[in-house]
Amino acid sequence: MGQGRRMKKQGMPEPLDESLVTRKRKDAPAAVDPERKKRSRTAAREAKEAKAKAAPPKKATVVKGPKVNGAKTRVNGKPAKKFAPPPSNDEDEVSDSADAMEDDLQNVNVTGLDALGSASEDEDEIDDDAFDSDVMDSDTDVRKAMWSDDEDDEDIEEKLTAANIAGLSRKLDMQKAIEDAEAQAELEEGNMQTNIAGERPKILEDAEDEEGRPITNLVTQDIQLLRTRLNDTIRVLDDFKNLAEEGRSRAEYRAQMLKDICAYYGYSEFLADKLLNLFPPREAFAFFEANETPRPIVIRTNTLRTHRRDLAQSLINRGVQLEPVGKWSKVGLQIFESQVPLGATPEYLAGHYILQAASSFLPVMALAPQENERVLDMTAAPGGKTTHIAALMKNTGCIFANDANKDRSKGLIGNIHRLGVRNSVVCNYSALEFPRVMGGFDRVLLDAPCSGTGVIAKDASVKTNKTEADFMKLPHLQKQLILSAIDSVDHHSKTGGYIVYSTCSVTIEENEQVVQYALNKRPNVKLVETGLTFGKEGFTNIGGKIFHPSMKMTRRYYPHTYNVDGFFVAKFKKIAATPLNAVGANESTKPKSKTATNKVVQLEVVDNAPIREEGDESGSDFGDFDEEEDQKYIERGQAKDLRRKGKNPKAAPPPKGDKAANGAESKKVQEAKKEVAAVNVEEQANKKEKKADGTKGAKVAISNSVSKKEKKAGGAEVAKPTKSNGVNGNGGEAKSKKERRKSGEKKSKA
Ligand SMILES: C[S@@+](CC[C@H](N)C(=O)[O-])C[C@H]1O[C@@H](n2cnc3c(N)ncnc32)[C@H](O)[C@@H]1O
Repeated sequence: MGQGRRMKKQGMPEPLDESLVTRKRKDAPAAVDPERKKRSRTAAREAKEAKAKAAPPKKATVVKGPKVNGAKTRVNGKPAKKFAPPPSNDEDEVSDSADAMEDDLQNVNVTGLDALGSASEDEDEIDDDAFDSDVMDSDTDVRKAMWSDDEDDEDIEEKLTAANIAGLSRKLDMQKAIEDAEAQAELEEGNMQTNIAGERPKILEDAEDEEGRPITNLVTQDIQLLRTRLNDTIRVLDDFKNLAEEGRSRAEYRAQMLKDICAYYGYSEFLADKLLNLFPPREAFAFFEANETPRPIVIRTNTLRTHRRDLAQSLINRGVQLEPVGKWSKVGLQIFESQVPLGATPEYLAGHYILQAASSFLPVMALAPQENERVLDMTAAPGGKTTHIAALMKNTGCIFANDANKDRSKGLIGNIHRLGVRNSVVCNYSALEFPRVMGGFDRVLLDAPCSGTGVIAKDASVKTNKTEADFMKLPHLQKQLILSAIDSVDHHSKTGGYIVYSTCSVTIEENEQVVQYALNKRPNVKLVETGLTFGKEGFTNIGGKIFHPSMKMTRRYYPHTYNVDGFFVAKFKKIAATPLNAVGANESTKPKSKTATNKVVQLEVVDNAPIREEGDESGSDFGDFDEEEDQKYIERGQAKDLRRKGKNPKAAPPPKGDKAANGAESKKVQEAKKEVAAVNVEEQANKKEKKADGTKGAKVAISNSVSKKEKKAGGAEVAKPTKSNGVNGNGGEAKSKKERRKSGEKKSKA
């Protein structure tokens, strides 16, 4: 099967196709034009007949050369070992007769196949690929490339049976013919109805339809006219200078387009406007159009239980037509047709695969969990990504699979068991409670709850049920969650220190804005490359909003560009501990009220530090005691104190770092001040003692007792207190706190 004959793959970029935007809306009753249908079918038949004439029938039946006729096939010079029984679509069935074709076409479920077809394929390509034996060889190469390097090419060649390939091929032929015919009919129709090319289309000004009704009041029954006007409006917006009516602004055309999109596709004006703003007009049209057709069915091979090639073979034997999802995934299989319910095959029940949208693979691929790591999946149910993570970790290390929804968590547990995941702990907290519940993870995945604007093809209710309030509440939650995710990661992790944020939404509010918020509130993280081989760059500048240039490293996925669900993926690297007083740091660690699971949050202090081996001195975000760092703060505090008291005006002022960092010090500085105060009290006491008994008091490291050398250096250096002076460098005490408190008391009494 040549490239040109292959159904539209998921993943890699393809150019925006005009026929995508001219394809008729399938479910609009008014759009069903019997005359057009007839034309389509005739055109399809003609196309097929022309193709049949162009190639000898015998060749056409040996569609797949090396891959079909197993007994005669040689793969890489070796005879093929094993093939499945020949398919039902034998020579007779792949008949070129026009009648048979017409029957086939009538039986084809256009809606189901729609998403699978590549509207960009052209007829020449089909002919060449299908009937030229040279191209068959190149096709073999293509196919080899499709099955990724984890698999033995020869085996794969053998295992891609005739049943699968011939069936696929026939389906693709029909689908292609239908689409071409539809596109042609659409074009003809458009030409008849639309203003003649080159003329300025009359869109905005009191236009009337044939019955004299003003076109601006078109209702859904006028679906064809709506579509025509949409096409015209886009044409004008594409070439405004030449096609716009005089005195009309772009805004007027855009407003008309918005109205028509709402009427044609059934969106609320609010959401249509939001989505329209994401793209240039023509691309927006393609996006709305792509939302009208389902994405291909995809399964993910569970590599904890099987290999993709073995799974493919088993399913092919059951009459499933499939193909690897694309070069970018080693585990995905795209299903074209199945004789059996995919959620009930023995392979499914044995946990050899999970039904999972292709774009859902992406966040986990970006997370790239390593063996033996500790990973947190903050919002895990129903577990598509958790089980993928487990497979990549080969069931080693530990995954904490959390979800706030108890019912959904049951599905998560079910999937974990079915897929044989043994390295996971399921928990049921609000993710906002992390890292209070637990922290110090090597990697955290936050596949955030979202509006679902990327999956409208799956859930059309999104078109109307999302309000302005949703686009305030959801981003607010997402922002809180992302801070929790960041704070739950151990920046000292030797293998990780990464956070992946993803949504199945395409709005700016839920994606770039959330990421920007995280960058603003957590200067201790930075965006890094996702490692994903395709995807559009995140926006750095859109609708007057400017984001950090590194936002380019985030990735956006759309149904109309990659034939996958709309998705967003961002990957962060945590480079330092979260400052203690950073926004949200306290909220995410402090209990607020009752948790989502109705557990009363306990108020005791929780040590979130990751469990460490003894002798492991590396710090954590959660209260590790860093002697060296603290000493600096103590010294700064002491110096400040001395200046304040006028004892040493030259004492070095504390450095002016960023606000957050200075804020972070404040607690420790306060402690340091207390220490200094205690030392001062002691000093007073010593002086008194000195006077009293005439003996030398202990040397206290304050300005009036520093050495000459220290004075020369500006007095900033404060000698490290020694045991002899009653204070050690760590804040540890030779003279006990109790004693100091006593002397403090003495002072206050005095
Ligand atoms: C997009 S879905 C996750 C899908 C999942 N990652 C997968 O691949 O199967 C979002 C999940 O977030 C959960 N959720 C919503 N709010 C939450 C919160 N505050 N804490 C934890 N989970 C939450 C929902 O119950 C839902 O299961």
